[in-house]
Amino acid sequence: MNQDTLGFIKDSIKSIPDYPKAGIIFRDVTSLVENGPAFAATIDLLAERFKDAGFTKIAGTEARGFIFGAPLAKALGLGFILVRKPNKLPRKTIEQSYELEYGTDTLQIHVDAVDAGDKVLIVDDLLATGGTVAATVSLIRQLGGIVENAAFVISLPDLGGETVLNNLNVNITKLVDFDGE
Ligand SMILES: O=P(O)(O)OC[C@H]1O[C@H](OP(=O)(O)OP(=O)(O)O)[C@H](O)[C@@H]1O
Ligand SMILES: Nc1ncnc2[nH]cnc12
Repeated sequence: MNQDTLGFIKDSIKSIPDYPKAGIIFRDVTSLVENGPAFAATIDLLAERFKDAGFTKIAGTEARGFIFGAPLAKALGLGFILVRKPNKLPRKTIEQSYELEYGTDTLQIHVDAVDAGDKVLIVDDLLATGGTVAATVSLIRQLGGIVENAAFVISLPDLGGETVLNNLNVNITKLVDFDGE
């Protein structure tokens, strides 16, 4: 990937110390999305990376995964699966609870959103501990989907999520790293 473009994307992400709790540096993707050229470059890079990869669906996790997953699905001509926080999806769901950097939460998916054998790419804004994406992998696999890849705009490698995904046999695509900066 083009290093100038990746640097431009990284520079558009603001870092907020002690949010939402003391000791957390919040990597704020809203400043990237508010920057039109940076947002477009992000989606274009992901679309170029995955255009011939043979996925049948994209899945994104509420809320920030929707921001990147839905336009990527549109760019690739694929359907988009919404993995949501509890009590937001109207049809029959399954759910999975998980821990993240600053709390615990639960995710749900419609049981009919995945067809057996679907090759699903998971998209989220950021990989930290990996709890969110591990729950999403579990939900899709429980429904018979094949998950071998996940894509993130940001990774925080110090928090261990990359190891979690390696242990689940999921390949990682990431645009920007923040290592203890
Ligand atoms: O790798 P993890 O430790 O699981 O952390 C990463 C997740 O945390 C953030 O979502 P958050 O749960 O804050 O929800 P939001 O997207 O609704 O803001 C982020 O958008 C990822 O989904
Ligand atoms: N440090 C962080 N910045 C932004 N989003 C996050 N989600 C989990 N950890 C985060």
